[in-house]
Amino acid sequence: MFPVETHELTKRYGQLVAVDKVSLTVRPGEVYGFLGPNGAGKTTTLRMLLGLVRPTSGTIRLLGREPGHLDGIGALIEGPAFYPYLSGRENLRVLARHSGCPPRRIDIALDLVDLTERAGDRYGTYSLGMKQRLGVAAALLKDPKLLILDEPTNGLDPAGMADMRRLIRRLGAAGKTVLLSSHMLGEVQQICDRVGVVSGGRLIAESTVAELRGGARLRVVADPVDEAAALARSLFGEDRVHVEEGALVLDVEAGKAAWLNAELVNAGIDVSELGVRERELEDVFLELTHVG
Ligand SMILES: Nc1ncnc2c1ncn2[C@@H]1O[C@H](COP(=O)(O)OP(=O)(O)OP(=O)(O)O)[C@@H](O)[C@H]1O
Repeated sequence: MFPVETHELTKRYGQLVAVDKVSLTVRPGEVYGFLGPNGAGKTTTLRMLLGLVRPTSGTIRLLGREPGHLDGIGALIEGPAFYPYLSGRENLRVLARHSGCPPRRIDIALDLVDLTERAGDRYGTYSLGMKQRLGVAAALLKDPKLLILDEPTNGLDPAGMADMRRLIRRLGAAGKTVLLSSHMLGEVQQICDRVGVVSGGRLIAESTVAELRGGARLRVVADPVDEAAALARSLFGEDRVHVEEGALVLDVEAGKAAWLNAELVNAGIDVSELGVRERELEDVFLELTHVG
């Protein structure tokens, strides 16, 4: 059973298709990044998962059940609503009483989000990062198996982002399944096991970060470059060899480097540089979404 599974999930608002046949799968224990530019349909999808928005069509299974239940699920979807004049701990106490969860969970949750020391301070005095972390603590009160976080790092300063990243990684390491949305590639790249890329309401890729990057590329500086390109094309095929800024760029695995070097040298071509070039997720994302 997958913690989250959707099949052709669709939401229309009049003529606008906000979410278009999205079929995604979040696996147990992974941190899954739902990635896309603003307006791509991320929040609408998460809201459908939580039963806050009714899908136009398609199906959802959440922890093996229809959506609408929150058993085993913690969520932070809009800025959390806390009382500014109560402390962090008192705010959680109110929520715990409401949802009938044992008071000891409050300190556990505060500890998980690193707010124990400031738990007695009024919420109104918290930084944005602390407010977000208290929101995550609230989502953790019932010790959920699955956490759904909408843009958890949005608006945070670099230190706040780093804290949130550490927290999410810790939750992942503790065996929780985390589904988070983000429009920031750098974030997703650093904390997620797998990503789903959404653009214009459609899921256009779903894979590990490494797979999405498509592995490494080889970069070769050779002279004469035309001869080197012709030889490389005969070895690897037309499509996998490009000349960029006077250098060969090859879509082949790094393990082929030594062999390629030998072939070029044997053909009398002078190789002055040969290296592995990682593709940035940013480039892949731009290629996929055709933005920029
Ligand atoms: N209640 C609504 N009525 C009409 N259109 C809506 C409604 N909610 C969302 N939309 C539209 O659906 C599209 C997807 O919005 P959504 O908020 O899901 O995107 P997002 O990827 O979460 O973006 P952001 O990061 O900006 O929140 C947008 O074009 C938005 O204007």
